[in-house]
Amino acid sequence: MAAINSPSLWWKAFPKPSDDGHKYDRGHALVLSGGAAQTGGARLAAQAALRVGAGLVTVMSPPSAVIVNASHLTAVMLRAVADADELAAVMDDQRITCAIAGPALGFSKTARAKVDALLRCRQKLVLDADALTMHAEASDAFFSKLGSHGLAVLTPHEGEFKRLFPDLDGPREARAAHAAKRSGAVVTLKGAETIVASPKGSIVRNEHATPWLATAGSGDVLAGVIGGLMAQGMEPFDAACAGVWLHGDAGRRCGPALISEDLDAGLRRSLAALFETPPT
Ligand SMILES: NC(=O)C1=CN([C@@H]2O[C@H](COP(=O)(O)OP(=O)(O)OC[C@H]3O[C@@H](n4cnc5c(N)ncnc54)[C@H](OP(=O)(O)O)[C@@H]3O)[C@@H](O)[C@H]2O)[C@@H](O)CC1
Ligand SMILES: Nc1ncnc2c1ncn2[C@@H]1O[C@H](COP(=O)(O)OP(=O)(O)O)[C@@H](O)[C@H]1O
Repeated sequence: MAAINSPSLWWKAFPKPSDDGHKYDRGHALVLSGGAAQTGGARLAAQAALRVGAGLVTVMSPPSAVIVNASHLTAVMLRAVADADELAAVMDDQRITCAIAGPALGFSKTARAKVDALLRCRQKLVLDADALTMHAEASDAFFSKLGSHGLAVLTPHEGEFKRLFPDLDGPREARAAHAAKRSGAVVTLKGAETIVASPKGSIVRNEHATPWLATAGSGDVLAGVIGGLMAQGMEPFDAACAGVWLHGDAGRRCGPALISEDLDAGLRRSLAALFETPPT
């Protein structure tokens, strides 16, 4: 039986900046960018990770897309990374605490190799969108890597879920629970209601959202929120529950006609309200 998502479930574990802390104490999140014509999804995720409190966020861009990304980024940092070996070398820095891959990443050989390199690292991961779909043909090998990794959150919408778990049908809660057990990752099955399931059997249902969130890039923002929380030390299941609730709350605060860029201001208001009146 699923618990209903609310801040009382995860507030204790929610990252709070310490009085004498510095930015590296708040974690460093990386976000993989797609090619020059596919960069928006990564930037939406990166901005969300920074907004939710990660101390540093860097977009890892193919060299061909650096100029496009550079012309749109300010507080979020940017680094060119040509291939999986270069990415693995960056990930050797243990101050990097989370990586987010999938939003508008594409399916090139290099993009696939970069995701594979992330799966071999020890840092927490959020895998969304193309980083899920690219494993549809060889899902067992993917699940085996996820199981060994042990610190990943998957954020599929129904279409992506069906590609990875084509044999699972029935109620959404049961499907998400099965998928989490099979993959060894926390599964966040997105939709009007979002289900968060852990490999150990915890399950949370989120109703705190708005249909105005059904807009291009909104899921990319969610991936960034979850990754930004994990970058600050939150465990994958707590971060997924908190991220889904905050994303829904930000959407509600934006209200009618929201587009994904607006969620940044919505998240700021949601966080201000949470810190002003913390749940008891
Ligand atoms: N600004 C940017 O840079 C943005 C970049 N983006 C990037 O674009 C890439 C493609 O992502 P995508 O999700 O649009 O396409 P795709 O993977 O083909 O899946 C869509 C198909 O799945 C199905 N479907 C079933 N249920 C569904 C559901 N609940 N929600 C959604 N779909 C559902 C449905 O098929 P149908 O059921 O109609 O047959 C539908 O046709 C990806 O990299 C993403 O990050 C976007 O985030 C936008 C902003
Ligand atoms: N009808 C709805 N009511 C509430 N939330 C929704 C609704 N439709 C979609 N969402 C939320 O919006 C987000 C959409 O994510 P996704 O489908 O990945 O979009 P994109 O790929 O464009 O970023 C998810 O967090 C999902 O839960």
